[in-house]
Amino acid sequence: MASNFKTIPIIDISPLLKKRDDPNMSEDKGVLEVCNLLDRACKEAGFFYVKGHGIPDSLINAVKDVTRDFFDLPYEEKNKIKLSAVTGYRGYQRIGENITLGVPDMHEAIDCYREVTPGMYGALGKSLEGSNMWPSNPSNFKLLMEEYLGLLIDLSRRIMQGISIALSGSPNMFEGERAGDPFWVMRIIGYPALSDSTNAMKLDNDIGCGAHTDYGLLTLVNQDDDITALQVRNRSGEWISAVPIPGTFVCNIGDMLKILSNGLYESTLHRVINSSPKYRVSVAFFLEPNFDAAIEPLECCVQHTGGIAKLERAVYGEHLVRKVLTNFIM
Ligand SMILES: N=C(N)NCCCC[C@H](N)C(=O)O
Ligand SMILES: O=C(O)CCC(=O)C(=O)O
Ligand SMILES: [Fe+2]
Repeated sequence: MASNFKTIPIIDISPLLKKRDDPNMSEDKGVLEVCNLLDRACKEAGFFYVKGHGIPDSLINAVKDVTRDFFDLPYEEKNKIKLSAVTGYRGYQRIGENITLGVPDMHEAIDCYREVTPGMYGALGKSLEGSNMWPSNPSNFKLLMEEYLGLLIDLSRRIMQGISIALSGSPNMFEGERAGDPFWVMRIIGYPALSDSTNAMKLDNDIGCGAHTDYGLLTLVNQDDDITALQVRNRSGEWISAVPIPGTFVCNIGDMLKILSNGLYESTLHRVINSSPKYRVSVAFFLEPNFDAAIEPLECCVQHTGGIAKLERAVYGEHLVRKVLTNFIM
């Protein structure tokens, strides 16, 4: 359960990455220090910043630049890759199309998912079958995003190794049938400035993305510098801002890791309000379990939390599909 945190910790994960391929990594002092910090952050806030992650600033910034360039295009151009049930819920959604708690979100986005081929997960994966829709403009968009995706899949799995050591002492808890062949999601998002409501594009409300938890294991958000908009809820209900720190990712725990940890780690509520006069972009990457994984509290976590499994088993793909189908009315 989240505490009354007032700030979100910053964790330098470079000691963890340095020992990435060392079979005895979980005995390394530097690694254990990082795991301790991860453990504390996951218990207290469910949110932390990572630095020392090895992803070049130039790539982090280029990803935001092409995102801004894409959302700057006319609506007709963006809508060439329109999201629908037929595209497996991949592609572009206009402002107000995504819904949180029944209220339209004041953001536009491109949603991407790991490819699901026909029949791959049977009935479970049917609604998400498809491959990603990339815009042809900006011309380097797809290449850049795919390079970025490859690096973030690897990075997020390394952070999960640290979390695995924190929970169980072994780096391999999320290998095999839990998350050895992980699903992933990426949302490329733009939040109009509040002042836009005086222009042609009248905003219905000021909530860029309503309060929600993320669905999977671990989220890594690459957010715009200079605009404070992401807010995280602490136990007493205060909204704590995740102020941008250039060169870092904002990381947070998803629903599946909450279950696996038997509630030791929280999938913390968060929301986005862009009250600045500038358009805000962010790119959120979500590492998820195997699509067909049945997720239940890990034995070691049950032991640490009084010996009783407090959270119910969930099939990850069912959880995701249920969410996606209620995020859009179509
Ligand atoms: N894949 C993830 N985590 N997407 C997060 C989007 C949150 C908003 C969504 N309308 C909702 O209500 O969940
Ligand atoms: O834009 C952000 O900073 C966060 C977005 C988010 O929470 C999400 O897409 O799940
Ligand atoms: Fe989120």
